[in-house]
Amino acid sequence: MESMSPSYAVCVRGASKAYGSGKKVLNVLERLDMTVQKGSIYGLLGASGCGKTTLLSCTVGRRRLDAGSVWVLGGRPGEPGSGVPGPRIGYMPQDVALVGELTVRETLLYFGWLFGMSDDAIGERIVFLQQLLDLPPLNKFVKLLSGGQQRRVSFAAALVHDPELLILDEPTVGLDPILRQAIWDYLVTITRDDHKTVIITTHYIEEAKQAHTIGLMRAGRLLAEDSPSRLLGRYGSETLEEVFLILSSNQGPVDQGHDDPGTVDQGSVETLSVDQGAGTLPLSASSTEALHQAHGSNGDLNSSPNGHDALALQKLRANGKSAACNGGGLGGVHDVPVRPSPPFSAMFKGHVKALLVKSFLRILRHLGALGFIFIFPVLEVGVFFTAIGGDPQGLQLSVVNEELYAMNLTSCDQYRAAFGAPGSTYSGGTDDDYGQPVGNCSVRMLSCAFLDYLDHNMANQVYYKEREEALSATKAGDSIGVLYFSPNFTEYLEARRLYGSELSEDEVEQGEIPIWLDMSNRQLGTIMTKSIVDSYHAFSRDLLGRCHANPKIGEIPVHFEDPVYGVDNPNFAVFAAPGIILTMIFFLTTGLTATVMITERQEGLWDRSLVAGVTAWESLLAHVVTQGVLMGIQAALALIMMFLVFKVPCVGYMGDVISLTFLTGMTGMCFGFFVSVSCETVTSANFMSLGSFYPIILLSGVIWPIEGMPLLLRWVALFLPTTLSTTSLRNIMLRGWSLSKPEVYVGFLVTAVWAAALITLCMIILKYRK
Ligand SMILES: Nc1ncnc2c1ncn2[C@@H]1O[C@H](COP(=O)(O)OP(=O)(O)OP(=O)(O)O)[C@@H](O)[C@H]1O
Repeated sequence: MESMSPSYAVCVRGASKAYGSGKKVLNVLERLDMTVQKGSIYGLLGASGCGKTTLLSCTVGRRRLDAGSVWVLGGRPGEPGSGVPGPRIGYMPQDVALVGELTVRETLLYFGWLFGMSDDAIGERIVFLQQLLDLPPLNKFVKLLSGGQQRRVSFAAALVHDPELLILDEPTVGLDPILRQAIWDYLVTITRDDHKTVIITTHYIEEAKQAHTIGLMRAGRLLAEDSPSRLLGRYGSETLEEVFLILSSNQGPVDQGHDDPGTVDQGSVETLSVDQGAGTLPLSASSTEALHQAHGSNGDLNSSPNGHDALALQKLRANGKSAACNGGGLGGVHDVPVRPSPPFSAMFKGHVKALLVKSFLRILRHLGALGFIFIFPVLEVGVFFTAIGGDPQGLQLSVVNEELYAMNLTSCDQYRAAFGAPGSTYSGGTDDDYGQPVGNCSVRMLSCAFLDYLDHNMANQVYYKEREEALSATKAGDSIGVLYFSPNFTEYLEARRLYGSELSEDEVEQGEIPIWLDMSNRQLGTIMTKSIVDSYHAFSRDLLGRCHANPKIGEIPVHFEDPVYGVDNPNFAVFAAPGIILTMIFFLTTGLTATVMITERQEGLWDRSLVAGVTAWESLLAHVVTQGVLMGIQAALALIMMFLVFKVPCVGYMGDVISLTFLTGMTGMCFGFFVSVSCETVTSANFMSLGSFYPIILLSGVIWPIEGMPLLLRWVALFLPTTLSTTSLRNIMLRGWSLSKPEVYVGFLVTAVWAAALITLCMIILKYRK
């Protein structure tokens, strides 16, 4: 089996990597070889965009090569037991990759815990790093630090566990020259005295003279890899910059046919490389001890002997084969004893502790997020139950009452003032032995009597002289409808009772109340219709009762007994409440989690934590716990509002209501995680979660029963995460059914299956996503 020479810290062979596909493919690394000796500083130099960061991220195991191989500290990154990712390496990415809401001390504790360190050990390192890097005050929040201060903290985070291999992507950017020199001095010291290895990229080419080896990179390849002194000597140059220019012109132009510098004209490439395969590797001859001797104990690389004779210049091998990583003849290698990693359980505890503390502090210190978490459920439930389900008020109903006009009156008030209360009066005796009335029943102005029964809060009655005029007001939107009474309304309504079938069509019609309603607003029109019909029944019952007649004869012969479940005249809000509470919790938690991982990825914290050895599982677990607690608070607030403040009725077991609500919240959270791991940007995550909002709401039976949907859509609706749970919750709340009924437990089951499926999908995506 292929292995790596123990004298190498990092060995890259034939590395190729491209981004994109088809015409937009971008070749960033092209059969690149790189060898980093243990106990040395390796300066990786190259123009912006030449692929340095890509190479480093493949080295730390965050990206996969398309071809070629990488060995790090004797193993392949990501392989079990390699320790990479993990505490053996310290990685400082190009971006600051810290949590703005943590203080400097908390940041270093976070990374220390990730590496399995004790609080005492971290404390000691903090004191040391404070002096080395002139860290800002430890209790200052990272987001309040300057760019340079943040970079120092980021650097300290990579150093906190004193790793064997440091991979630093432009650590000195934005730092003053004195601090830069202090950092380089420190790197020289740890490589010399502690036999640590450092790979560093920098844009300050000249500062890289202090490295033991320089890798000059261009267009995805290493143009040269040697000690700075030898490079300068060979090209008779004063500066590394000059060497780079000479090598670049030797390499030839970057292929202009490609839109980036990462692709080169293959025909003109000429690469300097170290012949490791033949065992004549000058770097191996200069084992790490020799390296340090050659550079002087003070790390001054310019004092090394000119060894350019030893360097093999060779054409890039036409067959593309690269030297092996186990290049022989490496006698005298000073190998560093590997510090044992803390046991798995300690690492796991450290990871979970760090991730949980970070996530909780982040949320607690984010006032906007806290407001979102605590105010929204209260606000949304409050708004829903206050706004929905109430009867409309303040409408206008047009009345054309010819009965009044025939008496030269313009309103019922005028009639009342002149003739007393309208309606019926019974006089002239008691009922006979069979219960039949024997007296007289006189009726007066029944139109006004009926109008009194209408809900005056719901609609103001406005009198119009002409029917056309009243209709115009309704057409103009000023009125919800028109009620018309004929001049002989009272007479013919009474005649209906007394003479029934003997009346002509015209006489029957004169005893009717024609109504023209504006049904453009379905809810208003329907509520008005029901209100008028209910008012008529009440009027008719009263009228007949007063006349000692059976009040039922005035009603249609269909009688609704007390409902089997629910109440007479149910409130829409009560019908919608189960669906509303579940979809609300579902989407509140989706919103809470949908961007959480994207933000971490964009900040670089995700990558950095994974390089520190955190697994995607651990990260997801910590998020599930943190977000789960928040979701719990949201669900509790929503339920308190619904049942204690708005007194929504629930005849079933409250424990089932609470568990189903929490389960739905968990599913919403899992959906949020799914969005978070499958979308690249916050914008696309927002589109995805908002885009799913309407289909789920519309099809879950909250607004319209699914029985009213086409069959195919009904099936789709049944598989959505909140449809069956809504039915289930309605069955618990309004029917009082328990979990033993399939109509209840299926809702729980489907919701749980959704949660499990979504979290599994997240794990699969996280496993394969690089
Ligand atoms: N995820 C990605 N998808 C597509 N292209 C990418 C991606 N990451 C990097 N690139 C492109 O790959 C090329 C190399 O990028 P890389 O970050 O490795 O360069 P670099 O040498 O580190 O640059 P700099 O010194 O400016 O940091 C650039 O053209 C960059 O735009």
